[in-house]
Amino acid sequence: MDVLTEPRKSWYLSLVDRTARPRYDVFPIFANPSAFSSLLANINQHVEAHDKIVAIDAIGFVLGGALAAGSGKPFIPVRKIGKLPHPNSNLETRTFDDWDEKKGLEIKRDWINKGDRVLLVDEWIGEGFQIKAALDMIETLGGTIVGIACVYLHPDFESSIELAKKYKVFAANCLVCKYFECRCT
Ligand SMILES: O=P(O)(O)OC[C@H]1O[C@H](OP(=O)(O)OP(=O)(O)O)[C@H](O)[C@@H]1O
Ligand SMILES: Nc1ncnc2[nH]cnc12
Repeated sequence: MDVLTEPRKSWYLSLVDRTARPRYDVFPIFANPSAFSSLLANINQHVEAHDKIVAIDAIGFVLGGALAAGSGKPFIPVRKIGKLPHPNSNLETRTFDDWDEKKGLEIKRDWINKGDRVLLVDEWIGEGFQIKAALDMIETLGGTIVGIACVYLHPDFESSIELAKKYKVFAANCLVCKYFECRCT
């Protein structure tokens, strides 16, 4: 099954440019107002009540920013390491190996309060390195993840199944319906 073109999946996935290298290009969805608004509507239809939207640098900001502006919820960034203009003592940081590359993400500690209900957003979840780093930081700071929203959750990785078992995941490619009750349209 090709999750990007299979007809019962969200129609706008067919706009993803799969000829792009080294990564597929999801920007055609954002460039098409009808596609982008359908994606946002699908996410809003499926997520539980939340207090904050946390999104991952960089393309996750496009999706998370639009969701936050539409819902009136605070937008909180998880930035690539070294980019937040605050002293290290105010930052929660996670580093990880993304294949042969060392990477890191950071969030400002006082942006998450104990008990905050958080919707975590990124545009793409592959091996899950970045989303797991963000989840760990948010939960360490006392936030509760009420949902994860993305355009694409890789269907073949064990980490995707683990995520979908533990959290309510909205993925436009509807991976979860292969294993669980479908939460997508
Ligand atoms: O699940 P993973 O294997 O961790 O990969 C997914 C991540 O990779 C990309 O981020 P990246 O920082 O590479 O690119 P960007 O700056 O273009 O968003 C993408 O935006 C996800 O955040
Ligand atoms: N846009 C993308 N296409 C393919 N693999 C990816 N991994 C992270 N982002 C990706």
